[in-house]
Amino acid sequence: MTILDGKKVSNDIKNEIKAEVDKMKANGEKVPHLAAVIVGNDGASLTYVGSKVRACERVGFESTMVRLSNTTSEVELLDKIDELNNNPDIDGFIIQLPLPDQIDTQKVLMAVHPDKDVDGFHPMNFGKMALDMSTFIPATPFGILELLDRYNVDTKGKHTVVIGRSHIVGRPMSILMGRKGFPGNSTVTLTHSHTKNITQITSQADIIISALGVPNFLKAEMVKDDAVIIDVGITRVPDDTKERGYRITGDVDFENVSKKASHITPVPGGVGPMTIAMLLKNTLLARERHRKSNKN
Ligand SMILES: Nc1nc(=O)c2c([nH]1)NC[C@@H]1CN(c3ccc(C(=O)N[C@@H](CCC(=O)O)C(=O)O)cc3)C=[N+]21
Repeated sequence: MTILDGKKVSNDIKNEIKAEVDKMKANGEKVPHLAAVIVGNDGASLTYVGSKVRACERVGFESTMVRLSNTTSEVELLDKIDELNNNPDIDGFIIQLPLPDQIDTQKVLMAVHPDKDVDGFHPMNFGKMALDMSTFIPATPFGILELLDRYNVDTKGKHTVVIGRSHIVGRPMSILMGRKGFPGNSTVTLTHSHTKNITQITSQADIIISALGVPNFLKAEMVKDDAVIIDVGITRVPDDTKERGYRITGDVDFENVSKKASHITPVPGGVGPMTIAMLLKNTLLARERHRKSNKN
């Protein structure tokens, strides 16, 4: 059994990115600049955005965190997005999700200029992804592809079962695994809350990608021998033995499923760190594209 070590691979990727940034600096070029907008005080969201800002520092990117109050109106957020779209110093930015109820998420994501949409959430970029055109691939799915690639996991002709159809993980993952090329060329089944007899489906899977957010959902009985297991779940569960009062748990019953799996991602230390590394990769790509188009 092989652990797909997202922590290690994400560090490798960050070192590769840092080497690129060092070259930019040596050439007197502008370094990539990522901005992250966070609306409200959700603890998990603040933690993630904090990790993104730290990751930027680590690779030598500029970063800007924009904090808006929980009562921010949709218009105020759209104004902020307009400002970021028009700021030539910002190469890419993200709007951390989820947003408060008074704000229409889809409308907001459509306001981000596609060239700065390093999350790959704009319909233009999502469409390009589905059509195999060059674009920003959403960071979590991109990270999973990169992990499969770096561990040489064979995906061609395999049956991939994706659990969960969210716009940021399950849906794009189902498209990417079925695309031509590597990692891809899988036969994909996308399962969700209306799927009947899910065990019958997961039991046939060569690769399972679970993005549900239900701790211990995927049990050993649902998995065939030598399956590849990718756990995207990150649920905080209260834990008094931990200094911060909680631990994070994936969708997979790791202890038992790992005994049957050929490859498996841990939580923490699997897909989560990869997400951050690929956001940096997308920001680097955005900078390179802007340099080519603006010559600055
Ligand atoms: N616009 C937007 N883009 C996102 O990419 C986005 C988002 N909104 N909203 C929330 C989800 C979630 N997400 C994670 C990123 C890193 C970890 C991560 O680093 N996890 C660590 C542990 C983190 C901890 O200890 O809490 C790990 O799994 O090892 C997890 C989850 C990005 N998301």
